[in-house]
Amino acid sequence: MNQLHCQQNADYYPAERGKLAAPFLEKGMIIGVKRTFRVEAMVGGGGFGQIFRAIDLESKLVVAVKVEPKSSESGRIVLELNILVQLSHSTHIPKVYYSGEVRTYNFIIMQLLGSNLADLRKFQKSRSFSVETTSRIGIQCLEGLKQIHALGYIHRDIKPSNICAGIGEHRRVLYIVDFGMARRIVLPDGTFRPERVYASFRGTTRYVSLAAHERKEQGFVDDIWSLFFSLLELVEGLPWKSLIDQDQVCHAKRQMLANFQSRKMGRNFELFPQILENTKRTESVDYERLIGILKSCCGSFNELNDFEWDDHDEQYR
Ligand SMILES: Nc1ncnc2c1ncn2[C@@H]1O[C@H](COP(=O)(O)OP(=O)(O)OP(=O)(O)O)[C@@H](O)[C@H]1O
Repeated sequence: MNQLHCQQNADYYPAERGKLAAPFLEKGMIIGVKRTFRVEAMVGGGGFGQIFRAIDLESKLVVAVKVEPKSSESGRIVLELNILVQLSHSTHIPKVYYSGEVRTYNFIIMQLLGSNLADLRKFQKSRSFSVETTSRIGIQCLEGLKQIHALGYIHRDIKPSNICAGIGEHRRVLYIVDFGMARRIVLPDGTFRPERVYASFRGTTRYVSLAAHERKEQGFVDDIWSLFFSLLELVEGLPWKSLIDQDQVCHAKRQMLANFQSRKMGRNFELFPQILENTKRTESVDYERLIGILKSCCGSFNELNDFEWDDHDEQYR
């Protein structure tokens, strides 16, 4: 795989970044050296990068291209590539096929996925998912996070827009994307990185843990807190959805957790945050117990059933 290039030059910043910037690649453009890909259309974008659909000219495989400008922030995509390669065995992480650079951009070629859960939720008539769907999402994300954590990394930006549905034969599989904010917290010798007295804010206000609000060092459990708030949003909405101010959001989270009850998920789901509250930063999370709780929220379900959005997915691209 080619090495991505890290350029320390602010001149490469476009006026707008990520999905707000003009497209980084044009339709029909050929990228790659040892393997070549033809760019088709933009299918997504975030705060920094843009995602295009492309075709592998030799195998005809349809792939995704994540592109970011070579800028002082390009460490993000280099880190992301590194983590994706290490997680190439994981069911819930997109596969990487190639990486390289074109003009003033770095790119990663990876498995093409479907829509993210934030978009899929908005296309539901009720703007929410059923208890069964939400439980299945939670279980798959816990399995994915367990594999990320086993490598010593935390994601630090788990949220519905960073969870994508698979397509085709993978349509019943969910994938965790965007490792641009990930951090290695366990060193190769198995020890934890020393705790910082003050850790800068990392994550998305709506979904971060209370520890992140308090600028504390994050651990494995903080990813699971973000998953918890994401699941709650997907199934019944969040009380702080229209708040922007970080302190107000933090206050609303505290208030909700002081007497947590879920309208749709039932009594057993109340145990979920209790377990997280009792898990310390350097402790490993009891993934199996949390999976058991989610299973108990929805009775029996068939993992072979299509998700409730399956019929509509293509029209969102
Ligand atoms: N492999 C993929 N296939 C299809 N769509 C994808 C893929 N990866 C990401 N996307 C879509 O693109 C969106 C943005 O991706 P991603 O979060 O990786 O970009 P980003 O620029 O790093 O975001 P941010 O800067 O906000 O962290 C995702 O929400 C998802 O909808």
